[in-house]
Amino acid sequence: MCEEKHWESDQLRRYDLDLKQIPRLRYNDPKVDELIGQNKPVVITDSNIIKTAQENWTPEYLEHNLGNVGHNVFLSKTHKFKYFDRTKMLSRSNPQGIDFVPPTKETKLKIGEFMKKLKEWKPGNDRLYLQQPLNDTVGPSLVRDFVRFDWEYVGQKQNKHNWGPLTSNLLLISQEGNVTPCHYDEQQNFFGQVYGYKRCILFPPSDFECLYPHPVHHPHDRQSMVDFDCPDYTRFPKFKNAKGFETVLKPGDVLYIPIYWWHHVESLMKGGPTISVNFWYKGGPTSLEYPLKDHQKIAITRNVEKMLLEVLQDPREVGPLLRSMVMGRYT
Ligand SMILES: CC1(C)c2ccccc2-c2ccc(C[C@@H](CC(=O)O)C(=O)C(=O)O)cc21
Ligand SMILES: [Zn+2]
Repeated sequence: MCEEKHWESDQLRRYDLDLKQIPRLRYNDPKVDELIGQNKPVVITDSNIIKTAQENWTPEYLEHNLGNVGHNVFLSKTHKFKYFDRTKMLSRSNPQGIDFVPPTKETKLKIGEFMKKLKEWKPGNDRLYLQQPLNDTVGPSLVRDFVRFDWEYVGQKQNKHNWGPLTSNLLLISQEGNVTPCHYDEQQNFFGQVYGYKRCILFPPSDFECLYPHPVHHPHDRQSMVDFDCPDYTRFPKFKNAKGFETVLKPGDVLYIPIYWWHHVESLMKGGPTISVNFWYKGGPTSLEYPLKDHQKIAITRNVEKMLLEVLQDPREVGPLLRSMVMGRYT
């Protein structure tokens, strides 16, 4: 049946990318397991995974049930919320870390204050993004909804595909139009869309060469250096070869974001605040079977960069040594 659409294409930001659609499959379709088994993204529809949240969690409900403690709220001067690792800012052996200008600030706000700032927001104000691990600090009714997620379904997937343990569930409340720029995580992710609409653009780990991640020791480790709003094709010529996949998630959808897959996430413009909850799992044990999978090569390149920094100490020597190692010999 044709699903009624609650959004228009002018609510999506425009990028110079040709994108295919991520498949949308019903939760009980055997092809879901096929794709997860191949570490490929899939939107799982009509499941009960986050049903209790989808039924109850509106901004007003969260305002009354999130508890009265301060929550982590990120502030940005732009629509982008580029993650950075604070621990990589301080190390003296990291000059890039010392003159690094953090693109976002972090503060603590009570949910009421956060919602008030959202309502009163005007262009020129900082944008806001609330991110809160779901734990016992949230109110009892949220805990009740949370324990009623379909844990049997996600547990069955976790076991069948040999994922590691669940590490966290993040509750995310985003202002309309916010963007989490393209990055990868080293965890398997069931990304649940609870309220509002989110557009997700994903790229396979094999697009590593087209997305130019920051050096591993840089605070923006795991994030792409390419600014999707204004790509620098001189510095990043292969970006035009990136082969992405996209989907617009509606309430109740759960997107499987495979470990090491790049993802850019945006809350639709003029779509109001969005609420999501993710499930992060450690990757399973990966035996070195040949040919190596793409994500295993990424893990290996990360180890090489860490080892070289370890021995060279100064990150400015890592590039020149790698270049001298391969230029004219492996190129
Ligand atoms: C941008 C923000 C709030 C942030 C700031 C500072 C440190 C961490 C994070 C962080 C981590 C995860 C997300 C959720 C999601 C992206 C999205 O839904 O926007 C995503 O990438 C994932 O589920 O893997 C969002 C954030
Ligand atoms: Zn992520």
